[in-house]
Amino acid sequence: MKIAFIGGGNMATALIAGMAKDAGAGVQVHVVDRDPQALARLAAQYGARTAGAIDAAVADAGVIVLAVKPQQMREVALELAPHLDGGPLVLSIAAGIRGADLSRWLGGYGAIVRAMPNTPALIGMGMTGLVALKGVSAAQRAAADGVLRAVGQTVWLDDEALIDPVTAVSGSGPAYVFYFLEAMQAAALEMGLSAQQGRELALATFAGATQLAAQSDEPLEVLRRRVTSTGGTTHAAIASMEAAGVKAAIVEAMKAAAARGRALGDELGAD
Ligand SMILES: NC(=O)C1=CN([C@@H]2O[C@H](COP(=O)(O)OP(=O)(O)OC[C@H]3O[C@@H](n4cnc5c(N)ncnc54)[C@H](OP(=O)(O)O)[C@@H]3O)[C@@H](O)[C@H]2O)C=CC1
Ligand SMILES: O=C(O)[C@@H]1CCC=N1
Repeated sequence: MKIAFIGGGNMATALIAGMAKDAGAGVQVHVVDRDPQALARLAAQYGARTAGAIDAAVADAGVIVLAVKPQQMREVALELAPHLDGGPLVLSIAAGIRGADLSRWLGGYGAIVRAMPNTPALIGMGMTGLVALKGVSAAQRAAADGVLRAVGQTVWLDDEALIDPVTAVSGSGPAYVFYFLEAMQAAALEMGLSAQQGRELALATFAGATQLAAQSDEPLEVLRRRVTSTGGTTHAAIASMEAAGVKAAIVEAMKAAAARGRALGDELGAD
């Protein structure tokens, strides 16, 4: 299968790298970007074919991944519209941009899947939420699933409105995890450990705790309480976080992410 990416930035690179690691995927990757250095990197590291503008190789692809910023999507879609005679699946990974607006910019094209991947795709541990528009065939749906499964797990949604919450949880989620790790490393440093020790301790703790949770059927709260001895150290930490409203702040932050996705759709879809 031939996949064309329009936009070869952070997320496209994570997907291309993840697919390159999956030898069974057997995909031929073509990337269009206006940055020659980004293209040279993708060609050298992953054997991608590259171009500076939408060309015949894009028109030839079975799947076209739109991986530019939401603010660049309308311009790219208008440019792509005359190249869809082959009936490819258009797979948009842009936050916020609604299927109906994309379809309109593509001249009424219907074979569109919206996907929200995340950067752990780079190491084959991505999580992607997907939703298909009505014009998508079963084979195209399977193709979209295959592309994203090559770099991790997939979850299909039957309501496009849920892609904004998915963006808030798993699309943006790696940044929250890095933020929490940064805080743990900073605390370790303040308490006398080295930056390297703080990083190792925090990373191993995250990996161990998430694997423990993934392999358990118990509620997360039960797992947390098992660490929290009465009158002990964890209790002191959790009480401090509760007093500071950390959990409520995280919930509000994630609602802000979903609201930003909806606002991007409103603002950018109006054209
Ligand atoms: N980063 C992430 O974790 C995730 C991102 N996404 C979505 O992925 C999309 C891309 O994000 P990200 O990779 O971070 O963004 P980047 O800015 O890293 O990548 C976009 C790339 O597309 C290029 N580009 C812009 N316009 C054109 C054009 N007309 N033709 C060809 N190339 C073009 C940009 O060039 P230039 O820099 O010159 O503008 C840039 O290199 C966004 O819509 C985002 O919502 C989804 C899930 C997670
Ligand atoms: O921050 C963003 O808008 C994109 C979408 C999800 C992750 N990065």
